[in-house]
Amino acid sequence: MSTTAHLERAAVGLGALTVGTGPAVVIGGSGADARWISLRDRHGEVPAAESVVAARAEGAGPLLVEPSSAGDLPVIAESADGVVVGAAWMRDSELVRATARLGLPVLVQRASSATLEEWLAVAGHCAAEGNDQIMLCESGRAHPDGATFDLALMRAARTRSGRPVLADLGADPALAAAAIAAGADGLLLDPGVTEQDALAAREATRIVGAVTRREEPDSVSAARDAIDRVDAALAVLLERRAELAGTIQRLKPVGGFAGRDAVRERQVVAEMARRAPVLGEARLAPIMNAVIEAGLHLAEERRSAPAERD
Ligand SMILES: C=C(O[C@@H]1C=C(C(=O)O)C=C[C@H]1O)C(=O)O
Repeated sequence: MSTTAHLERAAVGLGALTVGTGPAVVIGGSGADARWISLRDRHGEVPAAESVVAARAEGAGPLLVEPSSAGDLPVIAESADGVVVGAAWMRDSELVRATARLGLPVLVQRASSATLEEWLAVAGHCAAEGNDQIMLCESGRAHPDGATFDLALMRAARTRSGRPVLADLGADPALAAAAIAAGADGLLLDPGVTEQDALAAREATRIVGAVTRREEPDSVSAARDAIDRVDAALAVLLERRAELAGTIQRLKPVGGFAGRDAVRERQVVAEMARRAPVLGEARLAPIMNAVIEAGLHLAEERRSAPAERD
């Protein structure tokens, strides 16, 4: 993606959360960056105000609400941070327009039969009501084994509209990494997803997003948060690298420090410098030396105390 495209991307503010620029977000149940509920699930059996108050009490952070009818809109306007246009009624243009007029950020889910044009037209209806805080959510179709969503369509929506896009994973975090790698600015999970699954989606989002999303933080705390995400990815890779280096120590005729191979180590640094040209070989060499030595120490410790291995 060019820098210009990045800067021109529309971001949507959801309470204190920004969707579209910066880190990818997870909207789901507890453990997510934001939560949502659908008043349709309760079919008017529970008054809208009661449902929203209960959802608020269940956790902090931004809350999005899907109305079950126009009658729910005043309560949503009063107490939600955003509103969901559900896949089941994205073609109800009267309700879509009334929803947009609340002035809250709108998340537009794609009905599984809707084309890209129809989907973008719904965003257009919202914009026509003066609401430009629109996110597009690729929902695909739920089936017993998970969700089928169209990542190519999601990408096209992002490119064509310049708006943030989300992928609806349903209750299964398994495709979180794939969706983020495909360019999703966030993930939607079912409101009732377990905290463990929400955290798994969030972790995948952080790790993959650290590699695929360019961030331009403008404060110390935002930059530290971004560094934390990069370090999360580094930690996973360092651990994996140490395991592989340990395997090699066991396979080589002479392992550990005694079997150190300076030629191979220089190749490792040179290859890394191709991908990290700003750091370059001179700065990478001491970093990799420390990494390699940590791996060798670990391998030697494990060799002398194999019982401690897990
Ligand atoms: C893993 C090996 O053993 C040592 C550790 C290395 C590493 O961590 O990359 C590289 C060369 C060796 O000094 C190897 O020989 O490949």
